[in-house]
Amino acid sequence: MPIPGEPLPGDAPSADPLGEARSALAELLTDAGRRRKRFSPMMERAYREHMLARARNVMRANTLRVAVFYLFIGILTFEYVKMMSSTVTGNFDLILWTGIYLGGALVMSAVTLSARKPALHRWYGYTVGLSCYLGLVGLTVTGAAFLSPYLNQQSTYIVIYLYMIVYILSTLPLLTNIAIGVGASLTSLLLIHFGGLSLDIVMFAQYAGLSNVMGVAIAWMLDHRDRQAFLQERLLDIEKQQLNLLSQEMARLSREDGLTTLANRRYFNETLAREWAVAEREQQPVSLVFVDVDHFKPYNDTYGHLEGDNALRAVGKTLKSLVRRPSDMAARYGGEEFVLLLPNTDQEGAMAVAQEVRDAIDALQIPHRGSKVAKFLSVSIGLSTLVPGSDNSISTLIDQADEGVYAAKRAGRHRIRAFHLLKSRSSAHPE
Ligand SMILES: Nc1nc2c(ncn2[C@@H]2O[C@H](COP(=O)(O)OP(=O)(O)OP(=O)(O)O)[C@@H](O)[C@H]2O)c(=O)[nH]1
Repeated sequence: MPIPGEPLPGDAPSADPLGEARSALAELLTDAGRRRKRFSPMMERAYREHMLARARNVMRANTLRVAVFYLFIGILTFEYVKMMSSTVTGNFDLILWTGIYLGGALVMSAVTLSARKPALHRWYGYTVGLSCYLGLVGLTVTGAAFLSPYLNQQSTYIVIYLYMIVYILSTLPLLTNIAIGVGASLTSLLLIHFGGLSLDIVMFAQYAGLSNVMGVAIAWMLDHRDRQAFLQERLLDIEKQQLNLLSQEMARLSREDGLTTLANRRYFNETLAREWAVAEREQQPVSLVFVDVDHFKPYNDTYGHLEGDNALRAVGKTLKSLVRRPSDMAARYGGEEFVLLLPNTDQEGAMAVAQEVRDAIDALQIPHRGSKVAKFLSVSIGLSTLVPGSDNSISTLIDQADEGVYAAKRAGRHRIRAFHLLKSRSSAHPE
């Protein structure tokens, strides 16, 4: 089964990678029993990094609380050890306690430091692992070294807590936790044995063995829950990405003409209004070039509607290739009518573009048997240019360009008419 983000070698790129990733995650989520085995190596790494980052954040956010708690425990146990050890064991137990306490402080400082310093983040897992191991061995061995039998017993309880902390809070992989827990138990046993310390082996087997068993069981359940939460988070991320893509796609579709992929009329109107406002502020000309395909009804009748669609696509593609300035726009205005919006362009500039359009459409040489003006598909073009002012508006500009198209049609089609030249009846393109 494909795992998100991990294509197999030689795989063709997927048409919908997000959809596939989503299905794969959903499948993992419902496949609770075998989930652990089915995390891919890449996903396993992501999960581990996620867990370590979470642990570092928790540690960073709680540094002060942990320090205060440790200080409080220190004062409390100091008094306790002093009370228990004074009569029988003199200063030895107190010195031992101080060693354990300072050792613990050192270990916790190392963990805190690696959580807080970004440069040390990648060492966080190792620091925690080593701290857990040293903490367990150190506390077990020094616990056995207390002369006072009370302290001996009390330290056993603390070791049990420490086992739980290792298994529950370390956020290390389950197998690493087992290695630390069992390894620390065996190391402690060897050190106690060869160090000549006294140890009730049955009691040790009970508390160390049971702590490991309990720890593994709890850690396994927590790991199971964390993996589920991790998958759900990733699923949400993917759904968010899908929604973003969908809304981008919707926005694109709402601006685009489906047949030619040019801007549609609505988007053209919006853009024209924006450019008109800019031109009004800057007192710059705005030009429109209306392009209407000649005798298109006969074209459809002769070649069929599908061929008609292809011809419109070809015209659209040509127009798109002719608008080169970033602020220029080619749009489909209606059926076989197109428009070019040319901000900051005067009459001469618009006329040059219109001539390019006419020539480019002629160069397509799309056969048109039904046309009465040419052997190939041709266009009639009307253009107008205005500097926005109090005596004109956007609709004046559109009407004038439209009038240019009608004039071109009336004059025999396959030609250009500029509105400002209409009164003198002269054509910018003498045909
Ligand atoms: N294939 C196709 N035809 C379309 C589309 N939109 C509009 N038309 C056709 O374009 C034709 C336009 O016809 P008319 O408005 O009479 O214009 P004309 O035949 O080009 O005549 P003149 O513009 O006067 O040269 C109609 O037959 C419409 O059905 C389209 O998306 N695809």
